[in-house]
Amino acid sequence: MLHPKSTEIYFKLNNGVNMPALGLGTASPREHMAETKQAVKAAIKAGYRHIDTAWFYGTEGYIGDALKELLENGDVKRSDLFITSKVWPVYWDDVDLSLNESLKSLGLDYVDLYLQHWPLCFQKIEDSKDGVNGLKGKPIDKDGNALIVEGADYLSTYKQMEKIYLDPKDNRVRAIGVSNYPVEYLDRLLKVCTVKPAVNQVEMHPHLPQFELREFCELHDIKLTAYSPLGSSGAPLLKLPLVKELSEKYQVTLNDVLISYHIRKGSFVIPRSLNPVRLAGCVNFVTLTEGELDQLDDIGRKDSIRYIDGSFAKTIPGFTGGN
Ligand SMILES: NC(=O)C1=CN([C@@H]2O[C@H](COP(=O)(O)OP(=O)(O)OC[C@H]3O[C@@H](n4cnc5c(N)ncnc54)[C@H](OP(=O)(O)O)[C@@H]3O)[C@@H](O)[C@H]2O)C=CC1
Ligand SMILES: O=C1O[C@H](CO)[C@@H](O)[C@@H]1O
Repeated sequence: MLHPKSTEIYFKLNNGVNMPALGLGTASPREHMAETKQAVKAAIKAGYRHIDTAWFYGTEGYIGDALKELLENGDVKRSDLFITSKVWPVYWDDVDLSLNESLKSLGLDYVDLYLQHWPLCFQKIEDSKDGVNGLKGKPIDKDGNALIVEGADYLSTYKQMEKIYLDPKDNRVRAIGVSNYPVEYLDRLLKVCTVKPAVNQVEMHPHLPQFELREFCELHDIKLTAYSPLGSSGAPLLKLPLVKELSEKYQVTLNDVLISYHIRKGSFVIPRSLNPVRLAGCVNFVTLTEGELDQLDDIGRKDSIRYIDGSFAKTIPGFTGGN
């Protein structure tokens, strides 16, 4: 069966920038971070043009190494690539510094999309052993509660991003957005922002279809990007019987079904894999029917599961578990 390529589908952001629907996730496990370089090269070879990363992942240097080789060899042009990075909550008050660190590691002079990673303001706790650039990435107390800076406002991070985006002399970001913003937080942001976020990157998959957030974002012309589309490490969602049934019907991989589910709904999707065979095996797009999308959504209607960070993010409404 011949299928269109997911790698060739683009959606336009609310500022007119075109963004590839399928991107490579790069939150690689610490012990495998160095493999991110070959994964990026394999992904580009397989047709991907969009790479999702973040200061927090510690993989920007490896991505930078891969991009350097690809660009120098003429395998791809910078203008054909779409690179997303994010500012982590320990740098809630210094977006400029975080962005510069990311650009330096990536070896780039701009990113295509820059996101506020979480609407949180973390305390800066030194951790030279396990930290990211010497800072504890997820500062929590003994009960697992995030160590938040008293009185700090997560909107101040977005305001710094706006300033960078709006400065005509500053070309470091082509679009800005947010991540892990529930409806209440977006609503608050929209009341005060000058630049509407182009994207909200959130966990989304058949066990977490994000109905309310999708409706709100569609209404306000904010695109959703689905993270952890396979259910994160171990890829548990590949075991869903309906996903198997659809992969057999359309003669595509299980990954293709879970990826097409988002693209078919008009969302970006950023699955991760360090395996070149798997990377090449998830670029076929299938036009799932409305009925099939609804059946997949039904999984989350009946049994809502959140795989990522419910614990440290429990101060944010909607992050207390699967909903
Ligand atoms: N904004 C945010 O707060 C967040 C953003 N993200 C972004 O989203 C990306 C994707 O989410 P992530 O949580 O990483 O996980 P995914 O849901 O993409 O799942 C990744 C896991 O699936 C495995 N996998 C892929 N294909 C198969 C297969 N066919 N069979 C078996 N295992 C498979 C991969 O292993 P292998 O490498 O061996 O193929 C990897 O362990 C991240 O990498 C990051 O870029 C993620 C979390 C939070
Ligand atoms: O983006 C992210 O990736 C990590 C690990 O999945 C998560 O904590 C963070 O939000």
